[in-house]
Amino acid sequence: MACQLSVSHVNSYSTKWKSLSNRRLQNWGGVVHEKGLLPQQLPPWLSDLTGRICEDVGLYPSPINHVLINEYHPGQGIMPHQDGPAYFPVVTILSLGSPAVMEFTAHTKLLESTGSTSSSLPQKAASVVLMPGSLLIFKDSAYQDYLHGISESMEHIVDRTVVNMDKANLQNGEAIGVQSPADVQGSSMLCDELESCRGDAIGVVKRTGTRISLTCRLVPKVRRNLFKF
Ligand SMILES: O=C(O)CCC(=O)C(=O)O
Ligand SMILES: [Fe+2]
Repeated sequence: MACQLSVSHVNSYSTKWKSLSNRRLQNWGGVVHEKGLLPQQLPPWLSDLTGRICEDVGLYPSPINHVLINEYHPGQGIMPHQDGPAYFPVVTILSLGSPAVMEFTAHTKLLESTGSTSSSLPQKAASVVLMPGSLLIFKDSAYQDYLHGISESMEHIVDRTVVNMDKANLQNGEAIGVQSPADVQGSSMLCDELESCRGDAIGVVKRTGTRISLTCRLVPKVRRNLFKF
């Protein structure tokens, strides 16, 4: 899916940014309560995008009605968390700007139900390199049984848990932002070489620039009136 949306376009809505301690965010689509959404129409530049995502992904029963835009400077992240019960359990995340790694870790309720301890089930079950222009989709068990987060560090390790190594575009063990098929092909050889000398780390994502992500979700229950919750 070709994406025309740019970091500078997102930044032009400067009054929408809310600063948190470890990132900034813009909330579009309305206020999410535990019992539903108090809706606000998405602007056309977002609804055009979410409409295309809905169509291409084919997993949402009705149009995406909520978008969170997160901005991370180098060293910033988002702690491991689960998205709330108000959302339909499919998340699509469009990444722009600098790459980063998202880590999925088993939720304690999964560890308990399988009788696993943290030593028998690896803490980090999977990770995904989030390249600019990529769309990450996760759902069902990945949504319900795992936490997702982005570590607050200046370098993100690329190791065997990365599920999209072919997209990481490693060069000299470093993920770089612009992908070309030739680079990706060359990088897999490099991964093998580096692996033997660096233990678990196959490569690294050096966080040199700002990353912006658009988390697109559906809140199935929409409330027109706060008092009817
Ligand atoms: O920035 C990201 O890729 C993740 C954002 C996220 O997990 C969220 O907004 O719930
Ligand atoms: Fe999340």
